[in-house]
Amino acid sequence: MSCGKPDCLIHLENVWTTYEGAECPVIRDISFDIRAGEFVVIGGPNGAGKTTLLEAITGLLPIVRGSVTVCGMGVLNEATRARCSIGYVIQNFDFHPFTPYTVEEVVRMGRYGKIGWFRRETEEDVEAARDAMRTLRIDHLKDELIGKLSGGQQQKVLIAHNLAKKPSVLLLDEPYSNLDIRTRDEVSDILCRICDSGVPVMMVSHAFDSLPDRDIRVIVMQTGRLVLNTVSKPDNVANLIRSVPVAG
Ligand SMILES: Nc1ncnc2c1ncn2[C@@H]1O[C@H](COP(=O)(O)OP(=O)(O)OP(=O)(O)O)[C@@H](O)[C@H]1O
Repeated sequence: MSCGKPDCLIHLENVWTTYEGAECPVIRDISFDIRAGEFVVIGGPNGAGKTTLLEAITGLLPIVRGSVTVCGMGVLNEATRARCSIGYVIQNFDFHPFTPYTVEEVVRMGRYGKIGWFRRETEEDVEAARDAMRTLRIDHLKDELIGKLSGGQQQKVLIAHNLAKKPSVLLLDEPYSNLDIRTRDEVSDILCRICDSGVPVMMVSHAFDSLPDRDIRVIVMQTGRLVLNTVSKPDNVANLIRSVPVAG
């Protein structure tokens, strides 16, 4: 069910999710709305269910109870259309050193969901990919093989791949994990600009030193439940997350 407000782009209503073979639900009874242009940090201890929450929003996991809608589309019953509007930068990617694709090819693959099976790439697709590479300042790497790049450079390529898609919402799982401090600041500026364009950015993170200078929605997960959902200034996010008592 959609939340009905025009600027509500992500809507979770009493969501319970599990993994195939898991004995009990991994996240339980989660509800929240994310509006256009919000910057959201999802925090909480290891194993709390943060990645699982992102995967539920992308429609990668079964929803045992409740509903998830993105841009008004149910992520399970309108999966193909909903996924076209979601950018998802995964955690712990690992490219084999001999992966036979260049940076430009990987970024252009971000357009495939929009191109579909029966249409050729157009100039617009190529330009969207180039624009994403320029935004991430990786255009000078376009002919390099992806597997030969550093972890931080690969991270930027994956973000560019998702930007090329021109998503309506952008989810990122620990996007700063491979980045040096200056690159974190650069990526933070880029994410801020994406938010300014109206696209909500939701990221799981354990690093709070490079958050953009804007209001941040802070969602804290603990043992599969949402225990805090509030708005904070960036310099108070770490304190807020730390202040949540650990479940006993
Ligand atoms: N593929 C899977 N199959 C079964 N259980 C899983 C699977 N992936 C994760 N889990 C379990 O789901 C729970 C939540 O995991 P999740 O990866 O969402 O935590 P997280 O908060 O993102 O942790 P971290 O901060 O360490 O990345 C954990 O108990 C984990 O063991």
